[in-house]
Amino acid sequence: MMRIIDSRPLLDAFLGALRPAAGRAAQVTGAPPVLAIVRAAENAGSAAYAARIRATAAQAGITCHEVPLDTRMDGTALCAQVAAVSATPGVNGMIVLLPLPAGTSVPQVMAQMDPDKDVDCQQPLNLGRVMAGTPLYLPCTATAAVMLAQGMLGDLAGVNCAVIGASASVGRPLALQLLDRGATVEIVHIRTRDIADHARRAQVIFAAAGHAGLVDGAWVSPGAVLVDIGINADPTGRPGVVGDINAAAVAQQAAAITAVPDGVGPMTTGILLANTVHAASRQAGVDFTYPDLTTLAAYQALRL
Ligand SMILES: Nc1nc(=O)c2c([nH]1)NC[C@@H]1CN(c3ccc(C(=O)N[C@@H](CCC(=O)O)C(=O)O)cc3)C=[N+]21
Repeated sequence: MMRIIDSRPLLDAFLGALRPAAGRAAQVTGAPPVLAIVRAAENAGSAAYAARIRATAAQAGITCHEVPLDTRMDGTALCAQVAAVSATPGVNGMIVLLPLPAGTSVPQVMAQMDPDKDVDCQQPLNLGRVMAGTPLYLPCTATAAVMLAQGMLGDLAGVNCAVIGASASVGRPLALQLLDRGATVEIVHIRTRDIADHARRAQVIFAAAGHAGLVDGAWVSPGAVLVDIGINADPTGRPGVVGDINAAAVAQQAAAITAVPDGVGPMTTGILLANTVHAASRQAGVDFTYPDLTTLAAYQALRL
């Protein structure tokens, strides 16, 4: 029987462990940590994420400011907006949600952020720190995916992992985070010949292609662990989001799969909020360490 992993109990425990740290920063600055959200295009995934962040921030003792959505901005206007939000006193951390409007340069927009406020880890200096194996802020989605895989398997050293998707925001930082934990990583992508053949050789498949139901039964070997990172609009038009893995089609082979919703998504929000507390603490000169997952019962309960 394939186990379906629901991360919500882990998120609750994680935020509970984070809250005292948010309180310590607030004690020094006189206000809770502030996270600013910038969104410049309509998109199911980014709308879902903005809603999740808004709904979760208070639980961690964080104030959330959403910059009003303006879909008419060109690259120049968006760069100016991002720079202005970054320069706003009192904003400790910020996230610029993807996708950006067609024709705007993602690296150029992300470069407008002060690296100390880039809690989504997209600014070039922060991406470079991830590349070097010395991240300042944890790349949110990648770290969430690795945490769930590590919770299920314990240790990723020497484990064969396939990362499906090579984006700068997820696939690449994910591959590096896995490498840092000693995994053997293959990145497969839209130009890969016979993706199914590569995927079948993996003990853990991380699906981050942004394509609803892409991974089916023929891609999965018996006992494989599946981490579904996709957040897609339901192609049948039903409300809500669906992942990159066709869960019904893999149920006979896989040992476990992370749920969509309620899998990687909630923990992604948790890491973003933890990075925000980290940012506020740094800026206030207060010590900060990320909550230790291994002590949490909800983390231990993930183990297969
Ligand atoms: N700069 C940037 N960084 C991102 O990390 C980023 C982004 N842009 N653009 C959009 C995607 C998408 N994304 C989600 C994360 C969590 C949920 C989430 O928690 N979803 C709930 C369900 C929400 C619902 O059902 O509406 C869940 O999975 O349980 C959703 C979407 C982050 N993204």
